[in-house]
Amino acid sequence: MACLDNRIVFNEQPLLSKEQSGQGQVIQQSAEIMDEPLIGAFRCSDARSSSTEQGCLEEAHASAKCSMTTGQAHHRTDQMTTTSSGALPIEDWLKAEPAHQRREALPPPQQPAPTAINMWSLIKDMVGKGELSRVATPVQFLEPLSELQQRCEDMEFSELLDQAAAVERCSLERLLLVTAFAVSAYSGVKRTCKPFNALLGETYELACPEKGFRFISEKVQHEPTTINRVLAEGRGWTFELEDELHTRFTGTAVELAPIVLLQVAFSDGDTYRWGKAMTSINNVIVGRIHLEHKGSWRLRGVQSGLIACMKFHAATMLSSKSKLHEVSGVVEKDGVALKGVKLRGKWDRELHADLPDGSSRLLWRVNPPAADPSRYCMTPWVLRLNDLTPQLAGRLPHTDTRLRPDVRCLELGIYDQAAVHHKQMEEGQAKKLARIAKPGATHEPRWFERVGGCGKIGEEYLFRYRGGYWEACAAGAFAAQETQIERE
Ligand SMILES: CC(C)CCC[C@@H](C)[C@H]1CC[C@H]2[C@@H]3CC=C4C[C@@H](O)CC[C@]4(C)[C@H]3CC[C@]12C
Repeated sequence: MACLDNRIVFNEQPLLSKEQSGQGQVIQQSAEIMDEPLIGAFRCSDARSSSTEQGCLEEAHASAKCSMTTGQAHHRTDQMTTTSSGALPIEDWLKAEPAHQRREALPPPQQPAPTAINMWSLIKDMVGKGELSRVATPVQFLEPLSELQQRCEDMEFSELLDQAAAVERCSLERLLLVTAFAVSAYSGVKRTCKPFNALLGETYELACPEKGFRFISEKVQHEPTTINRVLAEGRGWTFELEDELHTRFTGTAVELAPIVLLQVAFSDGDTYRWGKAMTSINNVIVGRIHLEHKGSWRLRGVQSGLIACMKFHAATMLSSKSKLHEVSGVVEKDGVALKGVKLRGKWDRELHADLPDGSSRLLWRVNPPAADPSRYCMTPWVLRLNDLTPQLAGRLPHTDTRLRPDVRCLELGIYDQAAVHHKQMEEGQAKKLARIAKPGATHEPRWFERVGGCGKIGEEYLFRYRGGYWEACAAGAFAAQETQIERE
């Protein structure tokens, strides 16, 4: 096995200078975002250093090696076909991308869990800031995932979009299936740890050939507000998300008001757009933390004019337990509700549709939980998000969340190192932010480009995919960056 496949490199300097990157624009641009360390200043190659990082990385290597012995195919970039324009359409990509092995549990922690600290110490920082993703958080409150990976949780039920792509354009059925997909996005997050704040320029990809889609995301803006951008492509559909998360502390709860633009566009030219409900994190100071989504939101078929008007019901003091997490909805066209069509269910469990002919149909149901939810309560889907297989380690860009040492150490239960790395990375980030705040300096996201001017999410997307990520990946461009640093 070539050692490249086992190597994990955390950038500490520009991986490629512009002059060095005679390999096309793709690499040239990735060099630009790396002029400030995004990811903590250490590097680990096959050479075993005596540093403490070694432990965590060896563990990653060990898990990487064991999945290698299963004889899985490598990333077969040579078999990928690209069109004359150099683009790698999803269908071609799916043919060449090997399936990834899934793990069933997180590795056992290497250190005893740190003692809990007071939640108030966290909240008081948040009160003035208005954005949860700006608060420096001690690792005790964190789970080993970044915000970007948390966005990818929404893709668990991507089959609903495949089903929707297969039915008639602008039909009621398609609207219902997309609505079920939108509701399913709420089901996963019942955990009450905070994901790591994404760093400016951080990316996260998920290649999911088994389910037939690929996902890429990037934190694209820090000022005036924090914005994450997502693009997922499947067979016959693309899903996009751009979000800003505003927070408010009410005294007992933290309320999240996401400004989110979500869209699914089918290849037959039919698009759907929606926003998100409020989320309130209750009992943050005393009692048991629990999440509640509440309020109304609409999912609009742009071409069909059909609108699903959904409502998450907030539990009141009087409401019975059976009403907890309830969601209901109707479908409207031109302001008039369609007769006999109703949506009902629970956001953490299932969604049914009552249809005009009197029948009822189950649109979506949650997957069973993991066999052992003891560490961070992750579901099988969520468990895979931070998994670093050898194929991945050899080909990911150095900006990918999976290569963050703080997240990795937390996952391995090396809590003291996680804290040290986390602090370093936050300091690195603060430096970078100070630098780009200077007049004339800006940050250009790598995979998305700014198309809107005001810096706030509105009716249209502020950022648009530049293209080229999967093509660069297939051409081995990210692996080439690692080779480069190794030679220095
Ligand atoms: C209160 C603070 C200190 C700790 C809370 C930690 C947990 C409960 C918070 C931190 C980040 C939060 C997530 C941030 C963003 C979203 C997107 C939104 O559309 C649905 C809720 C969801 C998925 C939140 C669920 C609750 C969440 C996971």
